[in-house]
Amino acid sequence: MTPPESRDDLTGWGARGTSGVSFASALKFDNVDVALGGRPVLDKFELELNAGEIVCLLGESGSGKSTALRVAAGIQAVDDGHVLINDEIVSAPGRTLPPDQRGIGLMFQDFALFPHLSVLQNVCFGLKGLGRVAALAQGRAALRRVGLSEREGDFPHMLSGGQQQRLALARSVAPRPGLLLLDEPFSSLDARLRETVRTETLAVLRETHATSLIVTHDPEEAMVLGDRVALLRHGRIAQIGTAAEIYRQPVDLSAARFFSPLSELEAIVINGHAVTPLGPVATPGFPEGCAVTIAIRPAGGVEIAQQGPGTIGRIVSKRDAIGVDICEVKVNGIDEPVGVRQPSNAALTVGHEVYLALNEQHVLVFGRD
Ligand SMILES: Nc1ncnc2c1ncn2[C@@H]1O[C@H](COP(=O)(O)OP(=O)(O)OP(=O)(O)O)[C@@H](O)[C@H]1O
Repeated sequence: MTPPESRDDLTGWGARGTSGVSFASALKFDNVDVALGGRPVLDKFELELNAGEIVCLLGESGSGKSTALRVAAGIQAVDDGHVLINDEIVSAPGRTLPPDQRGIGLMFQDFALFPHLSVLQNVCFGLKGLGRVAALAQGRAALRRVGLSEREGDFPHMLSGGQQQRLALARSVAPRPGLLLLDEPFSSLDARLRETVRTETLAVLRETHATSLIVTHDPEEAMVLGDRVALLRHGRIAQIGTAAEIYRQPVDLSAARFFSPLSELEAIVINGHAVTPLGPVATPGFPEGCAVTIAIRPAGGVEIAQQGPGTIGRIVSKRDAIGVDICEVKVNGIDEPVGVRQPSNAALTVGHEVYLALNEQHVLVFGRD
C-alpha cells in the first residue's frame, strides 16, 4: 500500500535552481495521421514546439492527446506524415526511431516506476551511458533537487504518491533530455497536493530549459503550466495560443465551454447589437438579422451590485469559496440562472434582489448556424 501523503510532500522539494540544464530540442508534427482500431485518432495533426517552450495539449477524453505524445516518444508509429526533432525526421510511415534514441524524457500518469529497483537505481536507469561514477553523481543531484536524497535506498512502494511523482520527475530529467513528454503527470495526486507539486514541477522544467509537451484534460492546469495551450479536438488542433488568448478569444463556442461554465443567451443582431435581457451587446462583424449566442463567463462577464443601474435579478443560490462568492441569479426572460463569481460580499444573500451589469469586454459572441 502506498504510504499516505505527509507534510514533506508539500515542503520537501530541494533548492530551486539546482536542476541540470538541457539543450532544448524543437519538436514538429507535420501532417501526422494515426488510425487505431480502424478509426482515425490523429488526423492531419500539425503542432510545432519551439526549443525551450512548454506546451500543454488539452482536450476531451479520446481526442487523441496521449496518442500524440506516444507518437512524439516513438512508442506509436505514424500512418502518414512526419515527426521531426531538431529538424531530423524521427517518425515516418514504416520508420520509427526508438524512444531511447530520441533524446527525450518521459513521465506517465501512473509514474511507471520500476518496483524492483531502489529510488536511486530508478533515477540512474537512463544514465547508464555515463559510467557509474558520473551516473551516480547526476542521479543524486536529481534526487536532491526533488528532495528525495534521504530515500535513495528505499523502493517505490515505500514512497507516498507525491514522493513517487517527484521520483518520476527526477528520473525523467536526470539524463538532461532536450524534450520532455509528460502524460497527465498530476492526475493521480489529490487536489491539495496537486497545486504545490505543479508549481515545483514547473520550476524544475524551467530550470532544465527542456522543451516540454504536457498532456492534460484540466484547463486550469494547462493555463497555469503552458507557455502555449493547444486545444485538441477529434485528432486535430482546434486552437493554439497563450492561455490569455485561448480564454479571451476562443475559436468557437465549444472551445469557450472548455475553459469555464458559461451562461448562454440566444439573440438576433439588430442595429449592430444583440438585444438580451441583460442589455445590448455590440456585435461587430455580424450581419443584421444574424442569430448569435452571447456567452458570459462567471468570472468578469457580469457583476452583481446591490443598487442599480442594471438588470434586476434575484439570487437563487450562493456558495462562499474562501473569499469568492459563487452565485446564481435568476433574471426574467432567461431560462437558466446566470452564474457569477466575484469577490465575497456578505451583504449579498439568497433571495436578495440585485442588479446585474454586463461587462462587455468579457462577453463572447458566436454566430449560430
Ligand atoms: N490501441 C488502441 N486500439 C484502438 N483504439 C485505441 C487504441 N488506443 C487508443 N485508442 C482510441 O483512440 C482514441 C484516442 O485515444 P487517446 O488515448 O489518444 O485519447 P486521449 O485524448 O489521451 O484520452 P484520455 O484523456 O481519455 O486519455 C480513443 O478513442 C481511444 O479509444
